[in-house]
Amino acid sequence: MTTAPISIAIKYLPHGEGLPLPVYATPGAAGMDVVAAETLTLEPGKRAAIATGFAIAIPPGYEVQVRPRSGLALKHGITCLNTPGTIDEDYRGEVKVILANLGDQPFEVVRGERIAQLVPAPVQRATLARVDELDSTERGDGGFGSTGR
Ligand SMILES: O=c1ccn([C@H]2C[C@H](O)[C@@H](COP(=O)(O)OP(=O)(O)OP(=O)(O)O)O2)c(=O)[nH]1
Ligand SMILES: [Mg+2]
Repeated sequence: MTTAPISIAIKYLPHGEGLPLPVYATPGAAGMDVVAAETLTLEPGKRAAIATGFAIAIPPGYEVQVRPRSGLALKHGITCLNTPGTIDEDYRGEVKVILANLGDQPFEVVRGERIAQLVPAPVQRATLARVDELDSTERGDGGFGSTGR
């Protein structure tokens, strides 16, 4: 069961004209697939900020996460380097997808092909309360595998 969708304004930039809107591939998809607005070759070990051709205005209290597509990751070693990418609600620039090629073959990014997915999410902000001592817990300062492999 999903909650009611929020409305995100989307504006296409001149180089994005003609591209399809990000779309949910199936009725139950969590992410809207977003396509590249440019064509380029990503060599192994390289990264690039790929144009999407649009900018968005997210309603207050939300962000949009930019996540990789598992098929590109598994078949080609292509991921979003900063996953999940964060689009702030006050950002009005072009949305870009920072792709990295962790595979061993050059990967051609093709205009119009799906490269990532967008997932809107509510933002929980916090205030920080500075203290001299934290409460004690069973875990304490154990981490990074302290409970076993
Ligand atoms: O995958 C991404 C990540 C970020 N952005 C844009 C929207 C976001 O609101 C802005 C800043 O992102 P972030 O806060 O992650 O980067 P930063 O390095 O902290 O930059 P800034 O100093 O501009 O906040 O860059 C994208 O287009 N794609
Ligand atoms: Mg930032």
